[in-house]
Amino acid sequence: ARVYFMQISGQKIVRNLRASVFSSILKQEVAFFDRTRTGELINRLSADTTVVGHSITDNLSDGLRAVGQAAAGVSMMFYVSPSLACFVLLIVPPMAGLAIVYGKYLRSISKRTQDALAQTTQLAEERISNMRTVRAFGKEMSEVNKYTARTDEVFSLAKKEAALRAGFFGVVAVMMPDVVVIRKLCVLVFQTGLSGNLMILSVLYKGGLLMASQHMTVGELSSFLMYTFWVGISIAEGLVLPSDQLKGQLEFYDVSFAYPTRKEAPIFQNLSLLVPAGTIMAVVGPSGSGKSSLVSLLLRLYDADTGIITIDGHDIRDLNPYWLRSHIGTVSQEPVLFSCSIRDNIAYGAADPDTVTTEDIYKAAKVANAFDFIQDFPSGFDTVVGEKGVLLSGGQKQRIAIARALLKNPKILLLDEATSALDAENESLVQEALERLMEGRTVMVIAHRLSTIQNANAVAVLDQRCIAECGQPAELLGNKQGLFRKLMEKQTFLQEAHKQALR
Ligand SMILES: Nc1ncnc2c1ncn2[C@@H]1O[C@H](COP(=O)(O)OP(=O)(O)OP(=O)(O)O)[C@@H](O)[C@H]1O
Repeated sequence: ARVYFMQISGQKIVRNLRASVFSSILKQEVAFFDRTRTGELINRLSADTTVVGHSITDNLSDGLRAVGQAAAGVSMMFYVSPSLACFVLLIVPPMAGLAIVYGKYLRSISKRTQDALAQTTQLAEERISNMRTVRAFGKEMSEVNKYTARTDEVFSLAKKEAALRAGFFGVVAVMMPDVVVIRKLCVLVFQTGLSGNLMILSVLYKGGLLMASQHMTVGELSSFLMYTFWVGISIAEGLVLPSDQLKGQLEFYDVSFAYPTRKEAPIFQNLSLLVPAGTIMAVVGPSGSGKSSLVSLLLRLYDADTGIITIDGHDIRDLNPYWLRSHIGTVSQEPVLFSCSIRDNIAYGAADPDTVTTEDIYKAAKVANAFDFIQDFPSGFDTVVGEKGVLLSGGQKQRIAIARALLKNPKILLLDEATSALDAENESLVQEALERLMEGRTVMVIAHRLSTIQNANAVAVLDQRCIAECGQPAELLGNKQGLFRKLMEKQTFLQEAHKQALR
């Protein structure tokens, strides 16, 4: 029963831990992903959680049994001969000292092993996802060698750990078999300590004590752990929720911002911009002027360093980020599709994809001018689009992304218009779908096409870290010395050149 219940509750904790680590990864700000590689995160999710799992199932279970055995044994010893018992127990302090030193070394080796493993996974992940490049350069053998070199590092650390464990257990076995209790608890504390989850660790520690003293059952401890997760999640989500009646007015007020990784190069300085509800604001500006960064700030992928950004007068930092993003739709230059069916990719836009009906999906696809080409595929809406949608053309991907945004039906829409030229037919289909998508919403569009700019209510020209010009398109075009006019002349010229090149 002990083995069974400890295994089950241990696995349950690991499952919850995995879900919690994954949800915490998904909650990180985007700068975190600029710094941390996918492979490392995957490793943290799979390998590190397994380490914690083993600690719980093996060490806690054995440790508790040992605590029970030792307690019973020590009582019996005192019952039989108190003085002899005291004498024998004199060995405990030096053994505990040894256990602490052992734990310290074990912790450092385990940490290095986890890091080396993370690097190994990272290398594999990166090469596998860029297989085309590896193959095109004929680098298979050298990649295998690199991978093997990393696994060798993991192996040599494992050898060190084996020697350390063998040495310690040898001493323990010779000195005092009952110190197994201390050993098991040390391993548990140091290994779970690796996960850095103090909350869980302290619950395990206290819960373990309560279980040992019969004040708590395994079931109670595991439910308690689950409640701990719940409390953590509710604290995180307990941010302000304004009324759902969003109008959609956007305002940037005196905003300054630099990316956390490049603090020395500010992107915006004292930038102010107002987008009234239900209007279309085209954002234009030279490459690198910060058009996409403006969108990232609105989505709270990053926070402004100073100044405020508001939606209907609410500072977006006071709003629940999930709520905020649930009211904002985005269609980017290179829409990202998942390697699942077209149906699932479109349904992804809905708040609850499981409740979306086929009619909803068809309707969105029709409005997005995507229905016909999807129906022409042999598997229709069940066609799997391949990793990142590689099996579709640029225009098709965009129309699916538009259908996805339509299903979300957001009040605010952030568009990043594609710069890459589509063929004439695709271009007009995408353009028409976008115009339908924009109807009745507040839109901020990073505009590259003249037609989009002309249809906008206002144009904001980004330059030199702030809004250099803002006004109606015709009005700005009239100013011969203006930046907008110059940009447009250049852009029209570039578009002409591109068309000629295509011809
Ligand atoms: N994640 C990031 N970390 C650090 N710097 C970044 C990051 N993303 C963008 N930048 C920098 O911020 C500046 C503005 O970039 P942004 O992508 O917002 O410009 P843009 O006007 O949208 O450019 P484009 O028209 O070429 O797409 C650039 O100098 C860019 O190098």
